[in-house]
Amino acid sequence: MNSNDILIANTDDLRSDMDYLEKTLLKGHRIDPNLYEEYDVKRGLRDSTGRGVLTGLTEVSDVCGFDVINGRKIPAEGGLYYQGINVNDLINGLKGKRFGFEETTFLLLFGRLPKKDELEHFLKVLSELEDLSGRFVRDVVMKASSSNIMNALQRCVLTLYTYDENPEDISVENALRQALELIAKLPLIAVYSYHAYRHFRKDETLLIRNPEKGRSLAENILYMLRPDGQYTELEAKVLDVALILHAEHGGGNNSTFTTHVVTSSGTDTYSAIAASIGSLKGPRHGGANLKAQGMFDDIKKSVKDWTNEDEIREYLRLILDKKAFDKTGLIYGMGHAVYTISDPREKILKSYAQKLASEKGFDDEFALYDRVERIAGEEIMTHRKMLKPVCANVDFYSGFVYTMLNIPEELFTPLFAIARITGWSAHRLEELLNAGKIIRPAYKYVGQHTEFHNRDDRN
Ligand SMILES: CC(=O)SCCNC(=O)CCNC(=O)[C@H](O)C(C)(C)COP(=O)(O)OP(=O)(O)OC[C@H]1O[C@@H](n2cnc3c(N)ncnc32)[C@H](O)[C@@H]1OP(=O)(O)O
Ligand SMILES: O=C([O-])CC(=O)C(=O)O
Repeated sequence: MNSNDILIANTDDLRSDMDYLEKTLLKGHRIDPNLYEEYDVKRGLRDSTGRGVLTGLTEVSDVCGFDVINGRKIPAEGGLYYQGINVNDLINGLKGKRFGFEETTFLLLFGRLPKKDELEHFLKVLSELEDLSGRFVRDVVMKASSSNIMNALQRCVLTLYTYDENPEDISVENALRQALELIAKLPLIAVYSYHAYRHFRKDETLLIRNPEKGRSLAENILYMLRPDGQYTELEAKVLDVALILHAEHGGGNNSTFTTHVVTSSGTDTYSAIAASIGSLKGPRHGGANLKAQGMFDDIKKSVKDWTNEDEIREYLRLILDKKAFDKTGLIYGMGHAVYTISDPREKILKSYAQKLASEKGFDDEFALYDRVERIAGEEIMTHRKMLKPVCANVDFYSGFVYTMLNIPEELFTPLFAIARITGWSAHRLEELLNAGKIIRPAYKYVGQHTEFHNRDDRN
């Protein structure tokens, strides 16, 4: 894209008008921080102990980060249950099997694991629904390519509305059909959008390969992405595991809660899913996998001796003091709203990261990640004066794993979306089936009512 393509004109007059508007904006809109306490505002929808305000019920999954003993919250090892099944058992039970993510999708949507013949039929359904018409690829995916593939996903999902003969029908039957279509199509949209970006923005050869029937969703991603279409069994297995681990995380996480909020207004599936993709893109949520990758690139450059724990600690303190990396004060891949001692998904991904690292010659990098994980937890707690433990989350090792699978970083967060759309869909269906009330929390007005002045009388 050259500068002529940018829509906003950049004249001196406009710049000075914009400066004025920015200054005007900055004069208002500051709310006295003490008022939040005075009115007991549940900021971030949390109570005073940091626990999420109870806003719904779900059977889709259970996220456990602490025990409650005599009414007190005690930090505990993390647990995650999909439709009642411990995710560790799910991963172990699917060891050596293909189509783990597809099986998990069935479990999350329909409430139980599929029997053998049910899985076969389900795979056939997904494979039939994954087709994207040539017209859609040409007119939507290839046009106005975006450097941010999450943005491309949102645009494509919204445009699928116009390719749907029945977009507005929110009956459970139609919403299920739309959910399955989106689950099946999203991998193609993500990979093709990435290829469009490489071709139109980086002048590289355009590659569009149809998915192949009989391959799993994880296998097809690698097959469509790589110029030679080749991958090893371990690579496909690791990607399948990563997709399972990212598929669902309760109703309260930011993107799934977005699904609930938007669904509760009675709007269509495409609007709800596009909104959730927008939420997941944020660096404090799913976008953290990309940020963690950038942060590690920075650490690798800035820390001279990767084995020197003091040097690592010093650098992490600079991050927390907003003096290094993106200057937000956040160490990405660390911390969680629910988990305390551990995130069960991180442990699984870490074990695969170690395996891949020793196969692909990344042992030094793995050891660095391991050190940063330990030291960062200690430093965040000290720096933020926190009493509860801070653990690494699912995003800590995922980017590292994807890098070892030769997956480009533009696709890190889209892979999260390809997996989490399953959870969003299960929650949308749950919201529709249980005819939830429109979600509408309160905001207290803390400004002042003032008199209207005629235009000529304003100063
Ligand atoms: C898929 C996912 O969404 S997993 C999360 C991915 N996100 C990240 O990895 C980004 C880094 N982590 C974070 O920003 C946070 O830990 C979150 C957003 C995940 C959770 O935030 P919260 O629920 O507010 O966590 P918690 O209540 O434990 O935080 C307490 C304090 O510690 C700070 N803190 C928590 N994690 C971190 C971190 N990784 N780096 C620096 N400070 C942190 C918080 O900013 C918060 O300070 P505040 O009260 O002044 O806002
Ligand atoms: O639950 C949360 O707050 C964040 C999330 O989606 C996850 O960890 O997968």
